[in-house]
Amino acid sequence: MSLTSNAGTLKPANILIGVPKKGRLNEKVSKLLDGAGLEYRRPDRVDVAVCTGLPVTLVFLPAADIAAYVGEGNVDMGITGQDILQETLSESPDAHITELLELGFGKCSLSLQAPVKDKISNAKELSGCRIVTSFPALTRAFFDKLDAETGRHTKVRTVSGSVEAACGLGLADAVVDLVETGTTMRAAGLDVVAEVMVSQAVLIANPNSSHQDLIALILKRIEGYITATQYMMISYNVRRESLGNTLAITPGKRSPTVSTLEEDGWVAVQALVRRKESNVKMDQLHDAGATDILLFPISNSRM
Ligand SMILES: Nc1ncnc2c1ncn2[C@@H]1O[C@H](COP(=O)(O)OP(=O)(O)OP(=O)(O)O)[C@@H](O)[C@H]1O
Ligand SMILES: O=P(O)(O)OC[C@H]1O[C@H](OP(=O)(O)OP(=O)(O)O)[C@H](O)[C@@H]1O
Repeated sequence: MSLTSNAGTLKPANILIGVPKKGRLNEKVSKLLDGAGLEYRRPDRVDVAVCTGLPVTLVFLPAADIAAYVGEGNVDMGITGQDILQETLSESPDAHITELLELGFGKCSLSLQAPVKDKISNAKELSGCRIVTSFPALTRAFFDKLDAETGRHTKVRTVSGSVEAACGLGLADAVVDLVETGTTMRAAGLDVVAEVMVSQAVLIANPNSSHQDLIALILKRIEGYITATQYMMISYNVRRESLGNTLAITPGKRSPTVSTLEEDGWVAVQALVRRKESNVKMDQLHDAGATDILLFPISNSRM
């Protein structure tokens, strides 16, 4: 897809947002955009979609290219991995990219991995060896420090995929690749020697974009959606004498809402609780004397 050739079809007033066109982040990003109220229709194989209701055009790009597009101002905002952001900044330190928000998914770590059979326990042992990776700038920076100590020169070779196969094929002594569950790494007979960086998906923007108002609005909407997915609303009734105990369990995000019930001596409480803790909190509230305990999902929020 060429942005230039599509330029005539894009509304010039629209902000451009680069989103991963496939791969690990694609599905989660679609859900995020939906939750943030960015509605669009993307016909099959078309890489540009105009949103309804907001002057936003989504541009579907390879995740690995999005930070560079944002940095060069081809798109105003983007969603990609922190690993790709840091690789782009490592390659082009003057790129104009601001990390606006960690999105809480796409969590993985970029790790130095070597064959288990080689029993390498320290990254320094690999200084001067052959390393294959899709993150050459970060790998170079990682080995430059080690090479300065050892006086050797590590050879870094770039491949665009299936990095884990490089040792088995005899192309590399070790690789720098992403690990989440470790399944891919173990299947290739590799083990982690050192962590280069941890990563998750992030929202990024070009600080020189002419669409600062829309950037702020979209950031607020996405923040609202993320908060909504992390929290749930709990409500319950409790006798006033037990209120102190139950409020200690549900202090809320800022503070809980307490209202008086018609029935004498009883109050109703509403509070935000972390989704992950919600079931434990319900058990604790029940044990502390609360009744009619209800849990509600939140579809979006503005804090
Ligand atoms: N196993 C994983 N678990 C979690 N996040 C991951 C994982 N693999 C990749 N990511 C994150 O997703 C980003 C994009 O990776 P992905 O491999 O999906 O990209 P892609 O190269 O565009 O897709 P494809 O490999 O299908 O061409 C990575 O830079 C990383 O931040
Ligand atoms: O630790 P794991 O859970 O096994 O995940 C790690 C793998 O996931 C990614 O690849 P992906 O499967 O997205 O395909 P790719 O190799 O084509 O990028 C990454 O490049 C690793 O190979």
